[in-house]
Amino acid sequence: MPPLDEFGRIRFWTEGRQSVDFLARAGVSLGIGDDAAVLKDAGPGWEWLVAADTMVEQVHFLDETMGEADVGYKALASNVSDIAAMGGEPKCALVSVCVPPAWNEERMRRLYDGLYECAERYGVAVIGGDTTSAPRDLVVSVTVIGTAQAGKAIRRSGARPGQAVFLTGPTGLSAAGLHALRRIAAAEGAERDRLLRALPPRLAQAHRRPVPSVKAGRILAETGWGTSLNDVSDGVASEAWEIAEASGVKLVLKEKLLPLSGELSAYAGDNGMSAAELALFGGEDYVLLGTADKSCVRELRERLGAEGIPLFAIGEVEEGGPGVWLESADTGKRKPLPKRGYNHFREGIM
Ligand SMILES: Nc1ncnc2c1ncn2[C@@H]1O[C@H](COP(=O)(O)OP(=O)(O)O)[C@@H](O)[C@H]1O
Ligand SMILES: Cc1ncc(C[n+]2csc(CCOP(=O)(O)OP(=O)(O)O)c2C)c(N)n1
Ligand SMILES: [Mg+2]
Ligand SMILES: [Mg+2]
Ligand SMILES: [Mg+2]
Repeated sequence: MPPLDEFGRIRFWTEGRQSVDFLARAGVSLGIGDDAAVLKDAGPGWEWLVAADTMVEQVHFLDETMGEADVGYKALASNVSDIAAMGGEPKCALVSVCVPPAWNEERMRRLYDGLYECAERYGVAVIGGDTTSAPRDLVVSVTVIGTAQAGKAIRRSGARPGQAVFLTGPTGLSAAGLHALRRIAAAEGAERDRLLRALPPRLAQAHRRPVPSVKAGRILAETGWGTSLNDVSDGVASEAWEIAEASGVKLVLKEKLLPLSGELSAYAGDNGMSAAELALFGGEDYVLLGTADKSCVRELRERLGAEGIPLFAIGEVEEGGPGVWLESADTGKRKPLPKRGYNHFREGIM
């Protein structure tokens, strides 16, 4: 195949990937190919949700930790997750890429394979974006557009004293997966083969193919039971702090109630790490952290359970703060939970 120029590449990555019917169902009147996309009205009783998230090579992924398709999949999934965290339904996405020489059109095509796989899974129409060259590292930036029932989108600011704090899934798996993948990347020869064979598939999967919690978010919003909500991108502690500050309350989390998966505990144990630390500060889990009235928790657990989604009550909201406290599993004593987690302008994650 002769090398493609900018416009040839865009067509190669995107043309014919989504059917006319699919695009029409997602509310697209005009998609890729003009100066702007045209969207149909969201309809009376609906509001638009708009969010953007970016992935940068070296910061969010390395060649060694993620395949090309994984990068595309995760770039869209992390955006879908922000729509889920408002209780909405994702509809359309704009995808902008800054492409360095090492990412030729075939590698980028594989990135789009993953991106379209995620788009199909969550019913997202890809309606445009932007393409530039880049000197060294790949950047993928996605803007996602979704809808929510008018007045029902769940904000970070609705947590009230007396409510329960919950998680819709275990955390820490993605961080453990990243730890394992980085270690494999640094190893050589037989040691590398050994580490690869020992890699727990669920940890690598959690890191490479996160599952945004769209169904859980919609149930929380449509029932009105979710009073505040965040998706876990930077880590449970960091997201809990965001809710505490936006709501002007104190969140008290109980260490012994943290959902720790068997795979996480085993990996942490084998590698001299603390599973609870990974679960609290790890990040990129894309489960939902939120609050609900205690009187709704049982029914909420049943509604989510019917969809195969767990609900873990991990603490409660108290007056005061704003702040986040952790009740120790060993001593039962409370300590302030540091606002630690992933932060782009602070070194490292922990
Ligand atoms: N460069 C920017 N310009 C304007 N708004 C921004 C910028 N970066 C982030 N934001 C906004 O700041 C808020 C917090 O962003 P972020 O922490 O990335 O949210 P999330 O963790 O849910 O992706 C969001 O409302 C986001 O839209
Ligand atoms: C090579 C590599 N180093 C570190 C990480 C860990 N990491 C990078 S960004 C991030 C947090 C989430 O990304 P961010 O851009 O902050 O997303 P947002 O909070 O805006 O959704 C984490 C845990 C990683 N995924 N890959
Ligand atoms: Mg963001
Ligand atoms: Mg978010
Ligand atoms: Mg972040």
